[in-house]
Amino acid sequence: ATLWYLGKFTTNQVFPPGPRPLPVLGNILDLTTKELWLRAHEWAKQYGSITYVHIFGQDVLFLNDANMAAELLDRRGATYSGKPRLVMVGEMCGCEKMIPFTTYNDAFRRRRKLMQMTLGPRNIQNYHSGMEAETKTFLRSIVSDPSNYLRHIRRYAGGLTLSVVYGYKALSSNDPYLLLAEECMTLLSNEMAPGPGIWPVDIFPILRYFPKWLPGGTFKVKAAKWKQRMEEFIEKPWAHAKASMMSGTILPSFCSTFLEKGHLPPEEEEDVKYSANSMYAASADTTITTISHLILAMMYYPECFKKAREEIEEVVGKSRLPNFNDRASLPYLECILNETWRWGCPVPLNLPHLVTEDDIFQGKTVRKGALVIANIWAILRDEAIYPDASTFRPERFMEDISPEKMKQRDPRNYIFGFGRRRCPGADLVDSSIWLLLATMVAVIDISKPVNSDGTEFEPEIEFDNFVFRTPKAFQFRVRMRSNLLEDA
Ligand code: HEM
Repeated sequence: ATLWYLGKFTTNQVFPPGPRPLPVLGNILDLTTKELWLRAHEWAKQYGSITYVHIFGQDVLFLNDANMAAELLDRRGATYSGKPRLVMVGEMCGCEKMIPFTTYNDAFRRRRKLMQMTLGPRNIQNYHSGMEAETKTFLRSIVSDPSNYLRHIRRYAGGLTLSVVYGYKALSSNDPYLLLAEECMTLLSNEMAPGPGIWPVDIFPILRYFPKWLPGGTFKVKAAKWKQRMEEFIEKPWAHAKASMMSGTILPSFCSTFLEKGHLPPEEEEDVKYSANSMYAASADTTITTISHLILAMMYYPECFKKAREEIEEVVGKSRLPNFNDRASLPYLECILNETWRWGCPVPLNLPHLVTEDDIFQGKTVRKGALVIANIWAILRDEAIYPDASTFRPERFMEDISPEKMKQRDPRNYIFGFGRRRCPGADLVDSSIWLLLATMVAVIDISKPVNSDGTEFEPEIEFDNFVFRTPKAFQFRVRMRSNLLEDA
């Protein structure tokens, strides 16, 4: 192993700059399991647009500015769109066909096409009524039972995706498909892929063939148990979609678009089934994180939300809820959404891409097999694009700057990832979150929590997820300000 390691680093290759590694271990001690994006941002300030680290010889590149991410992940996308092999999570626990874990091959390309076809901007209006229904259910629940707000957000995110993807309407938080998804997503985030999600078997795949009774072999027992649940997560909602197509009860959705063609050839059936499951899986944590950011922003910046409410009252009035036809007439609300996407930054270090061919960039070596991480956090706090970047300031999106600069400021260029792997749910979620924000601003107030003596206190906000910037459950106060949801 030592010879192999030395071989990797005794060439004339010139790597981009980065923190000094230890022999063999590399930069493992430079990583943190909490808010790694803060450390990566420090590196960005020190090393510039690209930072190189390695962990046990695995090259990792952090791309710290928008131009660098566009150059490598968009323009050189043919080489920068692969995915690492994940033996434990992918092969042993049954997640290898989930699109975020799938490498860049023919099946991947076919499945992306299916998703883009049904989730593109022209199809989003098919899902508007589902979004309206889920928004109202969510707001009624959060007001009546705020301490369980995370549960209500999960119900919102899962319910919306079940209807958009599988054409199925969940009737309560105890819906079996919602519960199954929640269990599997918790397994995936907390058990299978905790922290960086790397298991010893990912580094030494031979361990997979060692007997499970050997010391350390319990991962095989766990993997077999988890795989069974993940298979149910893939198969059960799909079987239900097929049955409801036969009985004519399926709602217009991703699955119905394909099932209404009749019998699907096996390859297409697999494509639809795995694309559906991937969307269901990929939408959960991201949506939960974003809605938590909306609540935090409303709590910390009441003056901005007051302005947005006044805009809604002027344009929409007080006798109905805002709807999608109002969107173009609510420019300040749009600025709030932009700023919440930017300030919240739901997936700060994107999902890793893998380089599939050796490359040279600005005279520096990028080796085949390197992991490339877009440092979205650093981009969204880049003073050259967002002056006074640490402040929550929706007005930055109304400034009198050139159209090119304003286009560059749009956080949607970054928060949904890049190039051939950019999030296929971006248009869908930008609409659903807009409606949720507009309705929240119109009907509820959110403020800081109070002690038993009625004095406000600062809630504790902690981010401990390795991938998503999800705040742990926090306290806040919520109040219904309107009766528009009563008979809606
Ligand atoms: C708040 C909401 C969301 C955010 C911030 C978000 C963000 C992201 C990001 C950063 C990626 C990685 C892109 C890359 O590798 O360059 C991604 C991938 C993905 N997202 Fe989203 N997402 C959201 C919601 C959704 C929804 C609602 C769906 C489906 C309905 C979805 C489906 C996917 C899928 C399938 C992938 C994998 C794409 C691939 O690897 O090719 N996402 N998302």
